Amino acid sequence: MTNQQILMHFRESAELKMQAAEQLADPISKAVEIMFTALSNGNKILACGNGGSAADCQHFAAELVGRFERERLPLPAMALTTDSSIMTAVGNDYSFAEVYSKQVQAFGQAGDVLLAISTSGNSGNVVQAVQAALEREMHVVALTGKNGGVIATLLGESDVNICVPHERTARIQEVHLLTIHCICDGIDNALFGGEVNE
Ligand SMILES: O=C(CO)[C@@H](O)[C@H](O)[C@H](O)[C@H](O)COP(=O)(O)O
Ligand SMILES: [Zn+2]
Repeated sequence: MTNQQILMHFRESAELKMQAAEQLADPISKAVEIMFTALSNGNKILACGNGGSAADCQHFAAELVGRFERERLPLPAMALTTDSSIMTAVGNDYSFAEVYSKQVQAFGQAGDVLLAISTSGNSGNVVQAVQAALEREMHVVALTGKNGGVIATLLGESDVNICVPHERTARIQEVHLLTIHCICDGIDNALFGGEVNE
């Protein structure tokens, strides 16, 4: 690989981040508000996604249960991507499309939040998890890309779709991770008495 090609990746990623910032600021603030309200009410956050997005779910849960940048009490967030027995049992006995929705039905309660991550917005198991969450009167914070896919069509007023305006999965994922860090900082600001909409 040439330095030129590497430079192209860095430039495309940096340009997308700058371009997306204005478009995503409002939905990111809304996501912080939804999550902070849920946590303040004693509710929890469940997260699901595939591949790189599964890693993002775990990254997010680690920052809430452990910490982000400031010392604080552990916050209840759980990645639904990590229990290989549940994943293989549900995948084998039912279908891979149900590996997350079954867990949402098992753990989700009204007022909880589902963080649903899919760059296409079309992964069947994430779509079904969103449907299961909405049936349980949970809120959904979706991290998507492209045109938001099926997930974008399912959400209502009390949910939010943070849709990265790009077609390339890797680039969308890079903005998802930045968004996750913004959300963590927003939750910490709200906890430490700052404005949610600063
Ligand atoms: O990380 C990557 C590609 O950058 C892959 O692992 C990617 O996450 C997987 O192909 C996923 O299955 C894509 O699903 P989705 O984002 O469309 O829901
Ligand atoms: Zn990736």
